[in-house]
Amino acid sequence: MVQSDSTNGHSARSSTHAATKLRRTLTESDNIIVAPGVYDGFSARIAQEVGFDCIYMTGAGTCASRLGQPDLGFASLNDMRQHAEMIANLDPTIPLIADADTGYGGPNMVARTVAQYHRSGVAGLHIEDQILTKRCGHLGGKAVVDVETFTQRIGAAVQARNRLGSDLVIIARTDALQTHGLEEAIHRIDAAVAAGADVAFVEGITTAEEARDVCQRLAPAPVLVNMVEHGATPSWTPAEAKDLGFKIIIFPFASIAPAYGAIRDVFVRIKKSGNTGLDKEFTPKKLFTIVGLEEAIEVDAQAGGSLYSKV
Ligand SMILES: C[C@](O)(C(=O)O)[C@H](CC(=O)O)C(=O)O
Repeated sequence: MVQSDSTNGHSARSSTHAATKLRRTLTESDNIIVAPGVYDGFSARIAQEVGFDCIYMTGAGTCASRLGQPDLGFASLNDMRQHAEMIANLDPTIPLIADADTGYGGPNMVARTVAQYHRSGVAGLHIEDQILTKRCGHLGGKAVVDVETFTQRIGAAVQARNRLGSDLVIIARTDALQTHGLEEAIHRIDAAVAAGADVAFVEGITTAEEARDVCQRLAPAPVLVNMVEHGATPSWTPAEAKDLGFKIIIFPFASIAPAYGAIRDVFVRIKKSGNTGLDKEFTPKKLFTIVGLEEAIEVDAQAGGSLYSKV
């Protein structure tokens, strides 16, 4: 598989470490894992700059940024895998949890998805029980497959992971809370954990009581909470989420939502006044520094070059 240019040639070795690192943090640490959502290479670099230990590749943000489409199952395995590979390899030491939607088909396709995510350097992925024409978990009118089909998806994912000797963390997500209620959602996650899932993800939890109940009933399985602001779930900080019993918190819209506001403001300004009003400090060099200029200069210099001595 072709690796991203920005790996500098060390991705395959370090990506294995990222999955192992995520797995160890899950089992050996009391801390909650905080993963801001990134939707492209630039937002991923900013998460690295700020110093997160884990990042989350949002499928909704990938659909929006890569395809310009809503989160309705437009993204194929290839779209998602390529995007995940590029992000995971910007800094292969930082575990990337990536959305894998429904797994993109039956057991064989799920197994293929797992193998490709593993080879791409992804540390964890979530697979859900929505029908293939899925939608964002915080929209109304969702539909889910039956529990047997869901369990087969998770079983196929776990078996593929084991065949590869990979540490990839398999997160089982159910969207059944909205359509079938809490008991069915718990039943589905129990079945997924019995099939070997490492982490539980009940999408669209609506109250703190429900959250506590979910975490207690699914224990000892670690539970992920999806902190999509202004969706079905109330907003909790990582400390509050930890107190409710969660082990991983993702913030899928943490980069794409502010990007929208910031980009739109500047576009409107150009339309109205003819200038961008951009911050003077945001020079071309500043942009390239955010996305790895120093690293590129060093690689060239270490190889005996001086291509960038005057940048
Ligand atoms: C977590 C999620 O799968 C994502 O793609 O980031 C989405 C987020 C969203 O669209 O609100 C989901 O919750 O389905």
